[in-house]
Amino acid sequence: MEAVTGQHFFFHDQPEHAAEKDSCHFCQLRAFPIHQTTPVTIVNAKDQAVIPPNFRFIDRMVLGQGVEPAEDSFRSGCSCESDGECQYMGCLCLADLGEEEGSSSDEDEDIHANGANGDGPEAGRKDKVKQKRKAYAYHTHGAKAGLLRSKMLNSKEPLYECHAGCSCSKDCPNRVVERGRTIPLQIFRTDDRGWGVRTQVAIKKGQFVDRYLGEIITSAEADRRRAASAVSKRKDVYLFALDKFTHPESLDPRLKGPPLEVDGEFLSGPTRFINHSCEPNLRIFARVGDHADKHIHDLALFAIRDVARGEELTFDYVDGVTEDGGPMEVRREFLFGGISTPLASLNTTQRNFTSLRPLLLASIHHLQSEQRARQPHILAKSLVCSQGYMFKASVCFTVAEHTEYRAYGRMRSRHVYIHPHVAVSLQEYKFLQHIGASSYTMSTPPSSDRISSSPPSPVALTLRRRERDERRRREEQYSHGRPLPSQKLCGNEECVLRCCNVFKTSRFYLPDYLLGDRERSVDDLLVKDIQTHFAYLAATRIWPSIEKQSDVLLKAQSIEAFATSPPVRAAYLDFRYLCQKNDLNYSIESRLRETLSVTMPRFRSLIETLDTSRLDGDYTELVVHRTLQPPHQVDKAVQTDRPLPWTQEGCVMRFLLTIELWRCHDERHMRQRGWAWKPWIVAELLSAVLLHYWLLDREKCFERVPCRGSEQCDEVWQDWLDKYPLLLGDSSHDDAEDEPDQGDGKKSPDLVPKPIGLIKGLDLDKDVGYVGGVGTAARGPLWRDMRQKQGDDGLPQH
Ligand SMILES: C[S@@+](CC[C@H](N)C(=O)[O-])C[C@H]1O[C@@H](n2cnc3c(N)ncnc32)[C@H](O)[C@@H]1O
Repeated sequence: MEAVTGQHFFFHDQPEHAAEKDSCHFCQLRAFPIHQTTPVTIVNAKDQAVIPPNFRFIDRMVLGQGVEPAEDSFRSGCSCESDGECQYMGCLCLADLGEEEGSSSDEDEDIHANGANGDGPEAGRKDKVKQKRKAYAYHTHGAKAGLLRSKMLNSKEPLYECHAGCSCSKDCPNRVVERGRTIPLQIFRTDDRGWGVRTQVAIKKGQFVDRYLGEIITSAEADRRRAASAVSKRKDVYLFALDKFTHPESLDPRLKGPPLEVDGEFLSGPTRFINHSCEPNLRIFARVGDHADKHIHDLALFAIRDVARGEELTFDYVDGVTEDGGPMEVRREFLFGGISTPLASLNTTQRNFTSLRPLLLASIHHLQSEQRARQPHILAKSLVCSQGYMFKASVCFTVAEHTEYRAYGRMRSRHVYIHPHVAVSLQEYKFLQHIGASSYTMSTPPSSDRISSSPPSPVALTLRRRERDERRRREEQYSHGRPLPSQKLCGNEECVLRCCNVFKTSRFYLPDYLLGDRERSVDDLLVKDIQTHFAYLAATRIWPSIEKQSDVLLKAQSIEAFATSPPVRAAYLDFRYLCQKNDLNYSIESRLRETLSVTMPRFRSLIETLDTSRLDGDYTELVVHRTLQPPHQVDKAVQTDRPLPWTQEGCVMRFLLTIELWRCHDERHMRQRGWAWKPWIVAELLSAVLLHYWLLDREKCFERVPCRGSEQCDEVWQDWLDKYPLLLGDSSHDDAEDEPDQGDGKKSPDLVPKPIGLIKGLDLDKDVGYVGGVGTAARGPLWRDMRQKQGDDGLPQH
């Protein structure tokens, strides 16, 4: 996540960041009233680029020096008696339409449906209306109501609309542009053209998208800016001349020319990021409200064909007009160097790849978001083998690095099927990166995976395989840091209290709901980036003395693994539920912070108590039970316990203790006592985790997924373990040359402690630890082997 985005997410609601908030693009967008219904979001999944800091979002035109709107005495509007009349010739706003433009065409037969058949004055008035010629630019009825008529889509005529000075209401059908954008947009980082804009919903042909906004400046000022701009050719693309009504012989001195220009480079709306295309889906129209303001007319973008959800929006910057009358193609080449490659010039593999990739992407997203049942899903209908025959075997995607990802699919007839579980557990990001890295080929899978020609019985085979897979997965999971089902938070293996069970499988304790991450927050920030950024912030703020970047990253990685682990998610879901059930208002951040500051000292002394009572299992159990169970009041008179409602402090305490017990789970077996962090560090980190979850929740980063069975529960664990697979190998250190070679040419795993001699200034053994149990099992043979190789005998006792 880029620094500015992280700042926005984590800090801009705090009063001390008000000045910074003002220049934050997310906050600027959020401040517009339209954002509630029709948001504009910004995403960058490509690189670290951010919207230029000297750019500011606006939601209306800004008039530059020397640019004046018309004086009130020149203003006028229509005086139509009803909104319906504003469609017809006779409405003052349409008075400037020529004969040709005003005429209705056969596509607009619907207009006469308005006519009345009855008697009386109303019918008479409607008859009068009926005789009028429909002139405005939009469809009136049915599914196309409000869309530009086809005739207009190809026309270069301006759009004349009613406005605030008219007697008609705000619902007048001829106020489409005035009513504003109705389409949520996303500004995104393209592969090769900087930022672009895509639509978040399908757009119909003729639908209004948005206005091009900016500073309206005089022509002299525009020339000055062009000259001042070091890259004046680029400057041109942000400047739009308002020349629709400019004419050297105009009686209006403001329209004689040269025209005013709109500069969208530094102040504008989302449309400023729309790229050029020679085959665009939008067109720009001049739109006039009050006729006295023709010199500062609007630039309104409309769809000229149906646009699918997620499609990039483009318009033709030159729109068929050349200044020098030269051929258009030449000019386009000159502007953009011919960016599109015709499909025909690709070879077959490339063509297949080109069509497969988006389908694959969409399919995996779909499977992940829907958590679909385990039936086969059609992955790509159009994947036809280029050699001309069908594969019966599994489909493999082979990428340049010779990494093979089996899609575990079957190709039947022309369909590739993919097993959703496997699709989900493939690390989508890496997968796509790899696929995107080069081409793919299809090949048969390794022979061991081929189905035997004479299996004993398909049912027996399936059952056996399932059992084997299940066993293998469990074993693997336990060995990678998932707790054993017999482990209870209170330490008593016999304990049956639900609250003492770490989030496990159906046999022991299964939560009704799981807390899943959505892909993106309300602002369209990637939730996985937010998680990573939080871990980095926690590492740098709680351990400011760590200097080496690789140590910070190591620390951040282990914090991220802990903070996103299933038990922490379960604990937060439980916290939320308890607060709601007890009518505790947890929606106010300051209230939560206050509660945390009251609870933290209590929590610290609780950890200290647990630490000293470590050898007294009964006492530990008592303390844990007292904190995790609902509060009670002992009524001595009748010798009973009366349940009390939870307090916010009680809920916070329960959350903190649950995740703390998980953080140091199995410590007795796996760690030395010296591994424990100081209580204040634990309290700081765990409180930060609670605030972090609260913020993610507020920003709609979570979804509550009903848990249908142990399989789903297992998948959640598996996903997490896949994501932090002992944190091996993936060396994100920037000083990788420090990594010791383990003899087999592999780099040392990240979370396996480094040989003491290599660690400068930070005792990773004691400090980083295996937060939340990640990789605890690796402290067995793997850890031991490595330390023994180094001749170090300071091993933790197992
Ligand atoms: C109005 S801006 C569009 C937003 C721009 N992509 C950005 O990142 O700010 C116009 C600039 O975008 C780039 N651009 C727009 N359309 C393009 C295209 N089809 N091919 C290459 N570059 C394009 C050019 O650099 C152009 O100067």
